[in-house]
Amino acid sequence: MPDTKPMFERVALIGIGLIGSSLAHAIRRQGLAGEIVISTRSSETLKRAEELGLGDRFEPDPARAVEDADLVVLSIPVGACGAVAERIGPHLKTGAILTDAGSTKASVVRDVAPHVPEGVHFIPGHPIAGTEQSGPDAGFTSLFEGRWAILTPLPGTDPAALEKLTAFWTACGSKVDTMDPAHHDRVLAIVSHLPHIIAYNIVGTADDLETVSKSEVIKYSASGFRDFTRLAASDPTMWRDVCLANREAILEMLGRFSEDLAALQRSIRWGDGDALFDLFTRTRAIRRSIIEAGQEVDAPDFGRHPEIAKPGE
Ligand SMILES: NC(=O)c1ccc[n+]([C@@H]2O[C@H](COP(=O)([O-])OP(=O)(O)OC[C@H]3O[C@@H](n4cnc5c(N)ncnc54)[C@H](O)[C@@H]3O)[C@@H](O)[C@H]2O)c1
Ligand SMILES: O=C(O)C(=O)C[C@]1(C(=O)O)C=C[C@@H](O)C=C1
Repeated sequence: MPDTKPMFERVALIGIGLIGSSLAHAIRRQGLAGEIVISTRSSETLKRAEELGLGDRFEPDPARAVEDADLVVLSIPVGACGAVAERIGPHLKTGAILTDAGSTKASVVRDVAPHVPEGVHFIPGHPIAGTEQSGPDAGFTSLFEGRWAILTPLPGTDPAALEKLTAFWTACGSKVDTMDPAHHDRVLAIVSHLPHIIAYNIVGTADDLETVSKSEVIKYSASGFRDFTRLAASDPTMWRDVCLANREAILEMLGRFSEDLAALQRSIRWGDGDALFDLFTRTRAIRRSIIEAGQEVDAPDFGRHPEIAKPGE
């Protein structure tokens, strides 16, 4: 038993997929909770979470799970947040912090805020860390290490609650930034949502070709295409909800993307080597800047190498 008091007496994790289970591992390792209570929609997933020993208590009913919890984290598809908030709202303890891990923020604020009782600190959040895997077996302790967690506090947020949630993500290994929800959604539209949409599309296109067979696509897939297939293997429910929830920003970025793609297409058709070379030089510099900024650029191969899936365990 650690001799210091945990940061939270009771943490309720609602949703125990990749993000929820990674949080459970990180909370355990850092001793951040006296008790971890887990609730999720399907009884099979809840049973699996219990088998994996991810929590101390397992509650099919989210309303019971959040009772007396000091921190409640929703790690569920963004489209489900409103209904779950409605269910748990009346059972949240005064003074509790309610947060989430959703990939979009304006929709979560819109759907969750109306159900948050006075005296509960609702601070939306988003760890910019993940893989294409999902479910309770996919989580690992180091997922958040060295990665950004973005918090999007609402006007009037209690500074002490924000400080505590910041300390929580820091203890999980993250660097923390705060941002306005709408700005978060535009930034993530270009750095995360569009890359996934492009990946889904290119893999779908390859699958639809008449002149190249599916077996040739699989047999000769070079590493560039394989990188796209990793993203395109991400959870369909999660990404359906992201596309629906962040429609405006995604359509704005897709519009820009399509214009730029048309210009690139024209350069290729007209044999404009200088234009191609200039663009490719500019984009190469972006990757170099990411590396210089100390951001991890290559996704670890966790899914295919389970032996490195749970580092430090
Ligand atoms: N996967 C990533 O790379 C990643 C990264 C950062 C944030 N996120 C966000 O975190 C959240 C969780 O993503 P994940 O990757 O852990 O997903 P996941 O599919 O691995 O897990 C989702 C969990 O939510 C539960 N769930 C689904 N619908 C529910 C409902 N209606 N009510 C209650 N529980 C429900 C499932 O049973 C499961 O336990 C999503 O909002 C996602 O946008 C994902
Ligand atoms: O690396 C991946 O596989 C991810 O999809 C992680 C990723 C991302 O786009 O970077 C996906 C969605 C998130 O909300 C945050 C992180």
